[in-house]
Amino acid sequence: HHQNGWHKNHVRVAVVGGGLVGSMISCFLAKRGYQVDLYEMRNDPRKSEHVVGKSINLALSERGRSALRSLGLEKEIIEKYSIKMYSRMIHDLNGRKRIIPYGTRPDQYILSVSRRFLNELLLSKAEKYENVHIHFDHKLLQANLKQGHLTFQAMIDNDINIDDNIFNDKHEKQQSPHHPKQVESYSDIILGCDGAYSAVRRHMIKLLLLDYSQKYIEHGYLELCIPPTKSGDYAMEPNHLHIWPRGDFMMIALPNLDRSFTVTLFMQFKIFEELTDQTKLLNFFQKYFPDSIPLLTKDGLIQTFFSTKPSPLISIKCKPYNYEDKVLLMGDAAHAMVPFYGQGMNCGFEDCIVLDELLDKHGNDKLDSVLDIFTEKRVDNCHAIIDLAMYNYVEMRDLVNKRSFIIRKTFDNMMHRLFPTIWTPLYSMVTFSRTPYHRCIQDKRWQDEMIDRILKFFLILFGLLMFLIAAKLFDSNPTLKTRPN
Ligand SMILES: Cc1cc2nc3c(=O)[nH]c(=O)nc-3n(C[C@H](O)[C@H](O)[C@H](O)COP(=O)(O)OP(=O)(O)OC[C@H]3O[C@@H](n4cnc5c(N)ncnc54)[C@H](O)[C@@H]3O)c2cc1C
Ligand SMILES: COc1ccc2c(c1)CN(c1nc(C(=O)N(C)c3cc(Cl)c(F)cc3C(=O)O)c(Cl)s1)C2
Repeated sequence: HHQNGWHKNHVRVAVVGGGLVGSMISCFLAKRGYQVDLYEMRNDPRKSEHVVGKSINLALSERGRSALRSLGLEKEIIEKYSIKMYSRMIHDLNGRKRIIPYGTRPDQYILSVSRRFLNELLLSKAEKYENVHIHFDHKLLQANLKQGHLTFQAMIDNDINIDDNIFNDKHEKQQSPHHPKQVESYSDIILGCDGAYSAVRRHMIKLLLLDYSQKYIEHGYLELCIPPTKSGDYAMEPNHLHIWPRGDFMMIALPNLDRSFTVTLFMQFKIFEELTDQTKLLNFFQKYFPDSIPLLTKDGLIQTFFSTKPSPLISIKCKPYNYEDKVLLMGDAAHAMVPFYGQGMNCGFEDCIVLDELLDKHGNDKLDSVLDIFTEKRVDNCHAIIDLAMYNYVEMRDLVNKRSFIIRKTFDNMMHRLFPTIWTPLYSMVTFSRTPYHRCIQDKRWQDEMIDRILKFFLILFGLLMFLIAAKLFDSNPTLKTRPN
């Protein structure tokens, strides 16, 4: 059978997890003619209604854009489905707002994009390929990774569901509606794209010496919404990443296409637990985020705050990302990081480029033999961005408050203007280039060292100067010479 290149690859790939990375990698592999079965435990997001102001957004930057570019999706996202953020807008305690640009060039902006839109766009793109089958409402229960055998709990609705999997009888027996049943599948390669709490990773841990470490941080997050004004306009300047840095906690707001902002409040769980009623909540916001109250509206703030629980934030490192030539972890399943660099999705999308480049280099049908190389190329870089994000979290208290942060940013921008080729501020290497993450950290160390040396040099120079002036004064002032008798 030679229709659209299936003859190239009889290799069947099962992608577990139809989130941002699972839906993206399905597109890349479908393009190469692989037979892809994508299993997603939730129902098809494109079928549920859009709740206004419930949009969760993310910062998309170069690494993620580069992956979308290879799928031909970048242009429409930039032009129609995202908002450019050219700078941070920092809201300090007395309502004053400072702007710190992301870069000196006009093309140095980041994009605010809706997570759900991106996921639906990638699912629709994947679904267009004949060699891709998406199975929603399929939750991975069991996996025999050696055999490539997966067992899903499938919420089958009551019409006859012809499961296209050749290992099953062609027609499911007539089932009562929404009766959970088990569906088996066999594949040659399994991609674990099932997020930070990955079931595929859980099964891998039993199979091989997988180094694994995780860390929950004390902070949780909760999403709030700044609706458009009565006249339907943005309530704040839209082309900025708004930040309310308050030491131990902070708020971040990104703009949405519907002219609302999605606000993320980061705070220790113990502080969330102290805000037990409306008065305490409003007093807290009056004290720490006074300018945000009219924007969030009191009712909206109260309603949202008490109807959602704060979610935890976890950081996960593991190694290797593959099990022989059979299983590969990608995205948060491989490297979950705290969001304080806005790189999680960008990093997961970059995983897809790395895998795609390996198939370019080693051969289209060599997916099974490049899994080891993927781990080699990716682990150090992903561990580096995981560390960078955690470093930012720790620094967050002063990230945009401490004098030294402002001095450092100003100094960085000055050095970047003076020596643009050798001095690129760390966050702009991470955000505006595809410099391997671990090289960004090396450059950061080098830059920190340089700064220390320059500072030491000036301190010594200053000391020397002081000494010379003192000596000069001493010589020219005889009274200083007399010895006390
Ligand atoms: C508050 C916050 C802010 C963030 N901001 C940014 C940002 O600004 N920029 C950025 O780049 N990143 C950001 N991130 C990180 C980003 O959200 C993640 O890195 C990204 O979603 C990872 O994508 P993924 O596909 O690997 O995992 P997920 O998006 O978690 O997708 C996993 C999918 O697998 C499915 N699944 C899970 N278990 C199973 C199972 N057993 N069987 C079948 N399916 C299953 C889930 O339903 C889900 O659809 C942020 C994260 C948080 C929490
Ligand atoms: C939707 O929820 C979220 C939650 C957190 C983030 C994002 C979206 C997007 N984020 C980005 N962070 C950077 C960055 O490099 N740094 C150092 C920053 C880190 C922090 Cl914590 C911050 F507040 C500002 C900057 C900044 O520089 O603007 C970008 Cl560049 S984008 C963090």
